[in-house]
Parts: sequence; C-alpha cells; structure tokens
Amino acid sequence: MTDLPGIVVTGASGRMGQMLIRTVLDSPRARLVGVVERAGHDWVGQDVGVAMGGAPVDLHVTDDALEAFSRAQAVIDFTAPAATVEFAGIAAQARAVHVIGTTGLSEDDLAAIAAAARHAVVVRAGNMSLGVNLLVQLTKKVAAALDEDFDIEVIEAHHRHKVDAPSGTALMLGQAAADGRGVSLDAVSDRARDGMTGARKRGDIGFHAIRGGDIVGEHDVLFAAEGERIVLRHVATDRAVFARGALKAALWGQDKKPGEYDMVDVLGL
Ligand SMILES: NC(=O)C1=CN([C@@H]2O[C@H](COP(=O)(O)OP(=O)(O)OC[C@H]3O[C@@H](n4cnc5c(N)ncnc54)[C@H](OP(=O)(O)O)[C@@H]3O)[C@@H](O)[C@H]2O)C=CC1
Ligand SMILES: O=C(O)C1=N[C@H](C(=O)O)C[C@H](O)C1
Repeated sequence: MTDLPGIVVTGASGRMGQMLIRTVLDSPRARLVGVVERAGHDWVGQDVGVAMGGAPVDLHVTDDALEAFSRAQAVIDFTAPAATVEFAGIAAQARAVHVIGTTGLSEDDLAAIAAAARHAVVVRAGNMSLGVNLLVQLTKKVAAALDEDFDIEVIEAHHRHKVDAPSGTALMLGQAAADGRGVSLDAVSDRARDGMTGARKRGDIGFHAIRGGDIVGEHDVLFAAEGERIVLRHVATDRAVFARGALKAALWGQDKKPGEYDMVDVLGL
C-alpha cells in the first residue's frame, strides 16, 4: 500500500481540483498525500473530505506547497498560469513529476515551465482526455489529406466561468491542423472577426469561443469546402475524463527522464 506513488493535488477547491481529489482517493494505484490551496483560503487547515462536503479522509489542506511536494512522487496541477509557474519551480526542486492541465499559459510561462523541466518530468496538455488526444491526431491527418479548398474553423464551447479563450484544446486542434498543412499556426490563425472583415482569407484557421451555463467542454473542427463539409467533434460530459487522464500521466511519468511530455506520449498515440 505505502509503495503506491504519492500524489499531491493543487487548487483543491476548484472544479478540477475536487474531481482530481476524488479520482486519486478512489484509485487503487496511487495515494493522495497532499492537497494544496492558496494562503488565506478558508479550506486551508480543514480535512479535505469535510471541506468537500463528505466524510473526513484524515488529510488536511495546506498552503505549504514545498513541504507537500517534498513528500510526493507527483503533483497534479489544474489551477491558473501564475500558480502553475510557481508550482513548476517547486516541483522541480522536489523532483516530483508535474502534471499540468492549466490553460491560458503565455510564452513567458511556457519558458519558465521548460526551465523547470530540465530538472523534473513535466507532462502538460490543454486536454487530458483520451478522446481529444485522438481527435488531435485525426485533425492532423485530415488536414494533411485536404488542400486549402477546405476552410478550417475550430469551434469550442465551455461553461460561463472559463477565463481563457480560445481554450487550450482549441489551440491544440488548431496546431494539429496547421501541422497537417505544414504551415505556421501564428501565420494563419484568425481569432477575431467583427464588423467589415472582408472575405475569408484562403488558408486561414479560424477560432470561435462559446461561453455559457455548465458546458463541460465541446470542440468541433470544421473542414468546409464548396459542396461538402467534414466535422470532427468531441464532447466531454464529465470532468472525470480529464482527471483520469491526469492520474494516468502522473503514474506514467514515474520512470521517465526529466523533460517535457504530453498526453500523446502518455497514451502512445
Ligand atoms: N487540461 C485539461 O484536461 C483541463 C484543463 N482545465 C484547466 O484547468 C484550470 C482550472 O480549471 P477549473 O478547475 O475549472 O478552475 P477553478 O477556477 O474551478 O479552479 C482553479 C483553482 O486554482 C486555484 N488557484 C488559482 N490561482 C491560484 C494561485 N495563484 N495560487 C494557488 N491556487 C490558485 C483556485 O483557488 P481560488 O479559488 O482561491 O482562486 C482554484 O482552487 C483552467 O486553466 C482550465 O482551463 C480544466 C479542465 C480540463
Ligand atoms: O476550463 C475548462 O473547463 C476546460 N479547459 C480545457 C481547455 O481549455 O481546453 C479543457 C476542457 O475543455 C475543459
């Protein structure tokens, strides 16, 4: 029992934090050894089971990330960019595998994470579900098979609380489409159509973000030509798919060399 990899979950009170805590507690392959929230949060010091509205699990929420990470083999982190950059440094110091689900990371954030990955294993993906990572591969293949007679648009929908757009998943799908076409995404990305935009530019990849209600996460990749359309679609109905993928990544990372990995590596796609 005690040989099982010890996992810390950050952002304990968040939508994904709570889902991750339940997933690790229910897993026969891992132990939950810590849960971290920001200093001053009213969960700090409470038993996490009680804080989540259930029975005690004899594990108290802490704001001391370094102490918690030092007792763990892996950290699963679905929080916010500033927190994730800080946690990357601390996980590297503790030599714990850092599984990053946080989206909306800037170029500077990514550079800081790459620096941390020189010392520890980092697995990062804008979507940890099996279905989306398969969709990424399919998108690349379809984009490679079609020419620019097919206009590519990525359409995503999420709950009203989401703070970043386009979603991390939409960016993964757009990148896969650009890779399939052999072009730079930065050169063809069209994220803002409003007013007198002019006709669609051939070869562009468009992004659209819908926000509303409790939508967990939906992504379409549309390939539209004269006379026919192809739509590749993924619909997540339960955040458990992301949490299961993240735990799989944490376990997969245990025997890997320091460096940056993604879910395609984890799932062997
Ligand atoms: N890769 C994937 O498969 C998925 C990725 N995500 C991504 O995960 C992230 C979290 O999503 P979600 O759970 O819905 O968001 P929530 O807002 O519900 O949760 C975020 C959590 O992070 C904590 N947090 C934020 N900033 C800090 C900080 N500076 N220090 C410490 N803790 C902090 C919040 O605490 P507080 O409440 O105190 O601010 C909160 O507990 C998003 O980036 C989202 O896009 C989501 C689902 C799947
Ligand atoms: O914020 C969310 O909820 C989600 N975020 C990820 C993203 O930005 O793609 C993954 C998933 O779609 C849910």
